[in-house]
Amino acid sequence: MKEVVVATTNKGKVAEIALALANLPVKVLDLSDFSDIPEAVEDGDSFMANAQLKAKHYAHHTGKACLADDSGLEVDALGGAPGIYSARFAGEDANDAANNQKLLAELIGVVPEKRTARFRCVLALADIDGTIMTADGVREGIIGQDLRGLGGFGYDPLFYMPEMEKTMAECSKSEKNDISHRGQALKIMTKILGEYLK
Ligand SMILES: O=P(O)(O)OP(=O)(O)OP(=O)(O)OC[C@H]1O[C@@H](n2cnc3c(O)ncnc32)[C@H](O)[C@@H]1O
Ligand SMILES: [Mg+2]
Repeated sequence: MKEVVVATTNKGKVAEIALALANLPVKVLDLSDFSDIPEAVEDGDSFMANAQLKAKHYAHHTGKACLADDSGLEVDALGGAPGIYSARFAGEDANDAANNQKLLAELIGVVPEKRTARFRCVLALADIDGTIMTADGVREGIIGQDLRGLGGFGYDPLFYMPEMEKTMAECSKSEKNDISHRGQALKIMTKILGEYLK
């Protein structure tokens, strides 16, 4: 059976991606199956550039086909920030809690109608022969006033979806995959992978 490495250091992403790939005839590995792999330097200027450079970096270091993800949150009231800097919004080694606190602090006094935002995700599949395939997705929402829900990761507890009357962190993993930016990109990528595996 062919193998593909889910090449991300983010355990939340690994879980969502592995769930979406579960029905494909492929052995799914992740970076915990390898040792001494240096972390990719994300110095691209777009989600697309970063996703591609991560996929190539990890394919080079694992010697296997790698699926990488670059994603983030764009908040309109902040001119699209944190965007590609979402992981380090509150500083170089920031964790999810610190990033969420920073986001709430930046939006103090901003009314709900002006708290519009979106998650973006670009997935890149790099084969060892240098071939790269990509897929993307976007999900609109509103930044809440407080944290709600325990599921997901990152900014999920602050990402409120009015038509669902809940935050992304109040969704189960499969529900999140049905409606999220990553889920959308994964629907396209599973088709691409299906072809690639033939
Ligand atoms: O680069 P890798 O190793 O994949 O892991 P990462 O966590 O550093 O991932 P990114 O560089 O793509 O940074 C994206 C950040 O955007 C946020 N993010 C991305 N997708 C998200 C989601 O589905 N829900 C909540 N926050 C998300 C979260 O804070 C991530 O750390
Ligand atoms: Mg990263």
